[in-house]
Amino acid sequence: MPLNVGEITYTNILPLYYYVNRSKLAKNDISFVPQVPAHLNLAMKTGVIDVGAISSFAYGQNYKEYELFPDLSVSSFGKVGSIFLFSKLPIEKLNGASIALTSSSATSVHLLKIILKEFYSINANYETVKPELQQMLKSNEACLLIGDDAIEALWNKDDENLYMYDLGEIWTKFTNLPMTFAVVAVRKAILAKERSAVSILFDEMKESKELSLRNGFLPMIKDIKTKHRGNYRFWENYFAGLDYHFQENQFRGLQHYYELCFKHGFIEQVPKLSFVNDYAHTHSM
Ligand SMILES: C=C(O[C@@H]1C=C(C(=O)O)C=C[C@H]1O)C(=O)O
Repeated sequence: MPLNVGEITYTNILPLYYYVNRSKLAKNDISFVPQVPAHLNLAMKTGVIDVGAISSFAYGQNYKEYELFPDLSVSSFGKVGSIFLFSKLPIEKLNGASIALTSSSATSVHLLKIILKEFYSINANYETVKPELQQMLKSNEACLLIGDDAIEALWNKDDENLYMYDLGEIWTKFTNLPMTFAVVAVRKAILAKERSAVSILFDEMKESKELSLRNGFLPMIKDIKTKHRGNYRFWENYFAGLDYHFQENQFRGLQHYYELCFKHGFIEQVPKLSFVNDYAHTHSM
């Protein structure tokens, strides 16, 4: 049976995918589906994809159906560098304002709602739209962008008077915890049937992360620069602010996020983090 792997089309996830041996995986009938997180979250839920990086919020919604790959995530402690609220007003003044949310995200849109309500006691009106800064700000006081859309907006915004807030920075300021934006999950139903293919994929992703960290992301950045603006220093800085591990302190941050998602009615239960059997101990199946 083929194994369909979701691949988030943002630069932030690249270290987990950049070095996977795609021809080796193709021989094992493993193929990739590149898409934005919101699309992959849904594809995973409906079984169009079987495994891959998804929004950590989506794991919280469907955790009973999924298992996590250990020690892989997209997290940050403080600034994340690509999840921004762009606002015509200071954040404290957003009560009653209308805010446009990117249709590509799940974790960050709920994180924004939590930050505003829980930390600033702000009630706002939200609408979900395509991630285009100028368009979003036409009829809204503020907008949330993530991933490469947020980085592009950072470079292209012509309004110097916009306030900009990094959600990772605000989260850590108020909680002193890291935030985990993406996790790597597999559908339990496929795990039962495709254990060895899933295991091959996990080893490749783990290896990709380790190699990326070992070489300081440099060959990858050279490649990124052919597609995006930004000099070496910009991208080195960006990756230095991201954390690809998923360990005790990330668990605490994510657990707190889930508790607040539950408190605000975004999820029905506070999920347990459940890892693919044995991986956490042996890293093999
Ligand atoms: C760090 C980021 O994390 C992303 C944010 C996500 C979300 O908000 O649902 C999902 C996957 C992550 O890759 C980013 O997009 O900048």
